[in-house]
Amino acid sequence: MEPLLQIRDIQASFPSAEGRLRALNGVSLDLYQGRIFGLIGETGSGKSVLGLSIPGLLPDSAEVSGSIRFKGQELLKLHRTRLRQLRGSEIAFIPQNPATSLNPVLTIGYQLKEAIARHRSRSSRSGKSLTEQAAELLDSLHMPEPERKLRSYPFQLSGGMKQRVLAAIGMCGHPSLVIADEPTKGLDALVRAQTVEMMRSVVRQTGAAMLVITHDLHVAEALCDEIGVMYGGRIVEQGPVGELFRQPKHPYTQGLLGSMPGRGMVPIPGAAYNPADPGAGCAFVTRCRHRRAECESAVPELYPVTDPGMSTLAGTVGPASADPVRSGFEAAATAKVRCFLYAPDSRTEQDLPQRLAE
Ligand SMILES: Nc1ncnc2c1ncn2[C@@H]1O[C@H](COP(=O)(O)OP(=O)(O)OP(=O)(O)O)[C@@H](O)[C@H]1O
Ligand code: NI
Repeated sequence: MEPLLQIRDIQASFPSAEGRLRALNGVSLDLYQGRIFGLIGETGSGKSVLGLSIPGLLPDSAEVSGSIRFKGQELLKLHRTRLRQLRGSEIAFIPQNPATSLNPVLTIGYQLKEAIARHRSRSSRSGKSLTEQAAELLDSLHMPEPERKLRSYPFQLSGGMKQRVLAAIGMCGHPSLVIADEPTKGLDALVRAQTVEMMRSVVRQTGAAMLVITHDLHVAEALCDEIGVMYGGRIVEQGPVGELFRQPKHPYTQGLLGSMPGRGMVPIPGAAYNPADPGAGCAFVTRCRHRRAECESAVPELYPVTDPGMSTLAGTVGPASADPVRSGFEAAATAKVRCFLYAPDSRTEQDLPQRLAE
């Protein structure tokens, strides 16, 4: 399958009093239609900058290089006007804070109908009124009493409902790519679960590709097909969701998952990545228990982990995913890890599994 979006070696930096802040240090990523890709990682790892770079929403001060190809178009070279058109139609960006993204003085119905009207091809085809279409859209996102909600103002809606309104606005243009930054932030457990369900149904109904940025590892596990773990402006591990959560391979991923409630809640010791001083080697080197001399001076590649012996490292092995779509995808994708422990010449070392499980 051809990827819908191909990101290659994206670098992004910002000017600051301390010199350039290196937010992204070479990220490559493929997104496929009908698939949800999750980005996880500590604060400051570059998740939002990556998400914003795709629809061209980084501030002008940002210096961005690399390539972002969407349906054959190079987005980094696209004219502003064309990018804005794409954002309103084929690429939907659901921002971090739904509360501030809706206009407080306009009704939900007004804002949703305005979005539908902007995509006239849809309204002229169906012959339905804008109000009917708006209610249908909310209904398809499992919004209770959709007609009544159209007459409400944003403050009258819960966080989860506002999230659904924003998703509905984003879906008006029939996007083939949806980017959501922290879609469950500040939501209680029930609304969080509803949001996960809503987002999965958006992907099922539209066949869109989705990029989800989240701090909530449980949401990532429940929602995504594939996961990229970011640290220091790079993806340090990438793989099918089940495998990644069952058998985290990168020392950073193991630390990150170990900080989850239910998995020990042990924070990773040491200071997080400093974008003003990225260093010459692996960004995690100062915090890593497995560091070697070479980790200080060179950045490891993303090594595919294909040796079956390599997938029985630390972590308990659970049953394979019961979802046939997911397990099919898992079988197709391979985990990749940016760590010298996984370099081909390290794989011959007999003691590796033991060293990692220490
Ligand atoms: N507009 C900006 N100007 C200057 N620096 C920025 C800007 N946006 C992001 N950065 C810096 O880039 C780095 C990556 O930030 P980013 O917001 O992508 O992190 P994140 O992984 O999304 O973190 P969080 O989980 O807290 O949202 C940080 O060091 C941040 O301070
Ligand atoms: Ni962020």
